[in-house]
Amino acid sequence: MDSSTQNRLPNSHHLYRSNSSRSEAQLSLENILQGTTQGSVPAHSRAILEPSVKPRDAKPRLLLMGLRRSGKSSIASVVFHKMPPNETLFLESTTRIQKDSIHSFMDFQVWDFPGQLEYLEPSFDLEDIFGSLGALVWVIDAQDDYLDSVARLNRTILTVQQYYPGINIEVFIHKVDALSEEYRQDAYQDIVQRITDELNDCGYENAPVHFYLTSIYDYSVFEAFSKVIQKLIPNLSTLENLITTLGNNCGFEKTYLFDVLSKIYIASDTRPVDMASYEMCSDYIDVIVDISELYSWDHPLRKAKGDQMQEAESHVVLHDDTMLHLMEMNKYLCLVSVIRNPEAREKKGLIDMNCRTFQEALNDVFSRSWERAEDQNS
Ligand SMILES: Nc1nc2c(ncn2[C@@H]2O[C@H](COP(=O)(O)OP(=O)(O)OP(=O)(O)O)[C@@H](O)[C@H]2O)c(=O)[nH]1
Repeated sequence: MDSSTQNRLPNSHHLYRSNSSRSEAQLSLENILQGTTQGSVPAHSRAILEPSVKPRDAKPRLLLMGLRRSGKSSIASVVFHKMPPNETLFLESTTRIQKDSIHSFMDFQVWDFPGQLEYLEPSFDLEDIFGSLGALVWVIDAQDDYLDSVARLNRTILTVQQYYPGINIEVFIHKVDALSEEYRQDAYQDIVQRITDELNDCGYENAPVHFYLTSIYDYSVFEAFSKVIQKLIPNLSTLENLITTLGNNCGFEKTYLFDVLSKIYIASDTRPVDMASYEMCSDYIDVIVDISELYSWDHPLRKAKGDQMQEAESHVVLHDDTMLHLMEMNKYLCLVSVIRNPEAREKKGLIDMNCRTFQEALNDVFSRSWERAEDQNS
């Protein structure tokens, strides 16, 4: 494997931090344990809930729900806390709603619900739970008997959509690592069928429900979370168009814009995503993070938006002549591209120049949305 890392790499130190320094890291996670929210709105008044008036600083919220031991805390820990999958074996059952504030390229919250919580009981305030909802992620343990979970999900959707129509429901058919390919597909078809049939029967057609096969033991859960988060990004189509234009001009086969610490990709070009290229790019970030931590220096000028300091950049050519190219975009994001076209590989100057132009456009897009958010909050 021929590898070269350009001399600007040391600047990347801040971008690629270790878990141990994550307390002050870009993707700092405030792990706040809070009690369950109890009845500030009486049950009878729920029927006349005004359209959700969100507090100005409300951040989009991802709710992780499902039956006990379905794998909710494991997903949150692996994706947002870098916990090795094997260590989730020792996670204790969640007893109270666990709220994480994620500060990254955009701020959002992840709420991990205890499986046994009866949130549809009248004593719970639906507005408190579903009010500033970005997405409801429902986790089904595919290794277990899933009928109860499917029934409860249907009940939840039918209740919630009356007050919050159009809510995104993301169903993770989880723990599929131990299932044969055939069983996986059967379980998938069966679950999709049961949910859509039930919702259709109740008159809720074309419900915004999406299904993913996931496991914490491979990249599928990151891929699924990428899709979930992407729906919360207001400028997604602009980003996708910019990445597609960049890819066309540079001859990239596939390009991902990654959140460095979670390794969720927040946007990609419009060509189909293939897991192999996603895994390769994700692994390459790990390599650069490790090298940066070992040899780089603390750069005081790093920032989240606006004009950036000189970016970290690196490329590597693999045994099959595939080139991976990585460039730091800002404090939180980096762009990783797969290049297979031999002519495109030779044009490093063009790649650098176009990536830098993309970086400016990207930071412009993000600065504007941040400024808009700040204006709204002031
Ligand atoms: N094989 C496999 N096991 C998993 C996967 N995800 C989670 N688990 C295991 O499932 C068990 C339960 O996981 P938790 O994350 O604690 O489940 P939970 O839904 O948060 O449970 P409660 O807090 O009780 O609601 C743990 O032993 C995990 O290691 C997966 O993708 N594959």
